Amino acid sequence: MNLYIKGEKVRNTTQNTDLHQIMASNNVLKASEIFEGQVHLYKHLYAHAVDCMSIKWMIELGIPDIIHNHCQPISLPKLVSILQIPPSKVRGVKSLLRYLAHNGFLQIVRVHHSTEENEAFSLTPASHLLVKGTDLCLAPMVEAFINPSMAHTWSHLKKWTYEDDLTLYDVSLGSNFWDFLSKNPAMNESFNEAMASDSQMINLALRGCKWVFEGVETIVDVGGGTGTTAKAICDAFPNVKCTVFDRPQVVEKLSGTKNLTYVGGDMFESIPKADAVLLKWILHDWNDEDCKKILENCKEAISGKGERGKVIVIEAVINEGQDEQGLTGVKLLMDVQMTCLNNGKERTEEEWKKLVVEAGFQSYKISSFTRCLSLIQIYP
Ligand SMILES: C[S@@+](CC[C@H](N)C(=O)[O-])C[C@H]1O[C@@H](n2cnc3c(N)ncnc32)[C@H](O)[C@@H]1O
Repeated sequence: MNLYIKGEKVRNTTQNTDLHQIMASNNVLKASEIFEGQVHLYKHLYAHAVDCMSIKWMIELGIPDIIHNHCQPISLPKLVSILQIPPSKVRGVKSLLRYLAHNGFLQIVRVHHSTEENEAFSLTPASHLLVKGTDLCLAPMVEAFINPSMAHTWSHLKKWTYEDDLTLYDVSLGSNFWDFLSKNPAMNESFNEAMASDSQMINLALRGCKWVFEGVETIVDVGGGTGTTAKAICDAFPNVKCTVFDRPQVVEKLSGTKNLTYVGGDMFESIPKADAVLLKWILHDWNDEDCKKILENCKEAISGKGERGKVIVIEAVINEGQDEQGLTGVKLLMDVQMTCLNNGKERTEEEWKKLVVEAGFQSYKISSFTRCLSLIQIYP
């Protein structure tokens, strides 16, 4: 084996010990550390495409639906026969399924048929969320975010770094994200469906925090999309009147019900009046200056409601010291997304506190909501 350090050939060696000594004498890493580094690098390098695309593939082939409808773990031959996979691709399908199992999207179980024992695949909590037609299906999130124009955006990171105030969306799409959606109806629909699918989780979380809505008679869901969260609130609290307030392009074709109304407008101009304003996944899209403006408009919207008035924010709170590493990883990934794509950010509790105070509010209270998101009540 030829060994090069800083581009110069040092010697031929086949022995790890030689390599180790050479590295040590040049004051660089130990061989074991180098090999570990290579594993780490390749893991992330190959995962770049395969981690996301294998999930997309799984949804496109309807594998979660097939396993769900099979009502028991499914063997590879059975799955191959349902999907009519050509023999030449069976080995590739097996490879993808094994990797999806490695990543927690499938579980490999042993099933017994008379004297035979075979492998079969079952769903995990993560892939249960990809079964279509259920109340909690996140497939639209995958479809919207693994869209070629969205995925392509990240190849502009270097250009973004030197483009002063421009966001990654500005650099790659030629406009901010909301203007891009306004001009691309298909993407607009796909994004709204993705947001709606995420908001279905609200139903589950609302059960644990009914007290938050006690005494609230009217609520406006600012940036409420197509109204999934508002509908969940209306179902859980039939006496609450909800207004979904969003960009005109999002709400113009939607019709309300007895206690649900859609209003189009711009939250930077004014927000309809209510006892409470809800902001779910809104403030992380914006920088502190923009957030202050939105929060000031929220304060105006609840003014005159006395003690009943409040703003309910549903967002992540970065808590590196206390959250377990996997959860922190997701929040940091969301922060990279928000920071680069929109010039927004995910915030720590300190950052939330500063924002709330600077927007003119007196106090706030953070409670747990879903695993990723907290519920922050802000009082004038
Ligand atoms: C990240 S999405 C969140 C949607 C929804 N709250 C949810 O969690 O499912 C942000 C929402 O803000 C809306 N939005 C963006 N700019 C807005 C503006 N200036 N005024 C009102 N809504 C706006 C978008 O149309 C979008 O529906």
